[in-house]
Amino acid sequence: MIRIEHLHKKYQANKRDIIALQDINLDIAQGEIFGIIGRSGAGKSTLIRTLNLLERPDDGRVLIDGEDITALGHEALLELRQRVGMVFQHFNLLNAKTVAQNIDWPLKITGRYSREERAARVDELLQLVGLEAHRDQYPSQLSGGQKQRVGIARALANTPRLLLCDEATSSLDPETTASILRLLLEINRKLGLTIVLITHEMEVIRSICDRVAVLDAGAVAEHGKVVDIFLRPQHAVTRALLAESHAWDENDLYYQRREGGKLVRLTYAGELAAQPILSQLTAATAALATIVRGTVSRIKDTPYGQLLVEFSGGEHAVAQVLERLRHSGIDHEVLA
Ligand SMILES: Nc1ncnc2c1ncn2[C@@H]1O[C@H](COP(=O)(O)OP(=O)(O)OP(=O)(O)O)[C@@H](O)[C@H]1O
Repeated sequence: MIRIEHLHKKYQANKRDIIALQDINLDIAQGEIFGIIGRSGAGKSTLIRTLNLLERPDDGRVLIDGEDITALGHEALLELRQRVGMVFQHFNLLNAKTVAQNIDWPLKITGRYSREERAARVDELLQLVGLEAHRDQYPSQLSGGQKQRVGIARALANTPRLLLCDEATSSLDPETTASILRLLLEINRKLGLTIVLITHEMEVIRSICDRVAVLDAGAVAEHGKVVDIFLRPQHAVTRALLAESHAWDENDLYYQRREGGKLVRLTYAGELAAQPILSQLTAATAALATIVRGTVSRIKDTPYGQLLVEFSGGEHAVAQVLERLRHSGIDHEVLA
């Protein structure tokens, strides 16, 4: 649905060039939730803003449904912005207008619908985001999560095919973040809407994204399915972002190394996550398994586990376990 080809962008500040994007190439499929993550200054906002040309690239192309949006004229660009909804970190609501009027606004400015049609659409959207009871309130009377629900309803008003979320949950507490992420997932599934979001939180990527691109200094460090990037990160920036998300930090372990013990990281996903893996590995050997650290959770819909285990119990027993591991189909890495 979206093809990003050789995208470059630089800014000028104090007569110096700041490279914001360098040679970005990505494909985003219809109906997926695609996450873009990176540290502050990595180029996330610049990249997402090129997808509706709030930011114009210096070089390269952005194709949406095969159409090169970087070549669009003024009228066509306005029309594009109706097909591409956007949700902002700080909501950007009109404070002098009610919830219903905020949602109605993008419908009104198209001049395309009757008052009745607009009212019906606003009702539908209020219901979708669960704000029927707040329709006549003003933004100042709403919580952050409710404001963002208005922002989402407004972005969906003109039935876009693509929704861009610019740090949509970064101003919200964890519980509200979770409810907004659930809403985005529901919208994605119910309406088949493609969502591109930027975030600096791995947790956002883990809970709703299908694929992710990790940006570092304006370039794509790595990209792929979230399960693959989470369980087998290749780039130092990805590893650091994962460590900071407290999913697993291997530099901080509390355990007493046993004589001859081997510290092994086991990574498995899908059906294997429901298997008694450690019991199966140590059965019929004299090996002992000590869990040093572990996560058993879900990446979107895929269950996974990642365990740091020390196998001990003598050289022979440990060798036997490692041999079994090699034939098990479980990803593993002997760390020490
Ligand atoms: N209008 C601008 N003028 C000059 N430099 C800019 C401008 N906008 C962004 N930059 C610079 O471009 C680089 C990328 O910025 P961008 O905002 O895209 O990063 P980001 O990953 O979204 O960061 P953050 O998470 O802090 O928002 C940074 O070095 C930033 O300082």
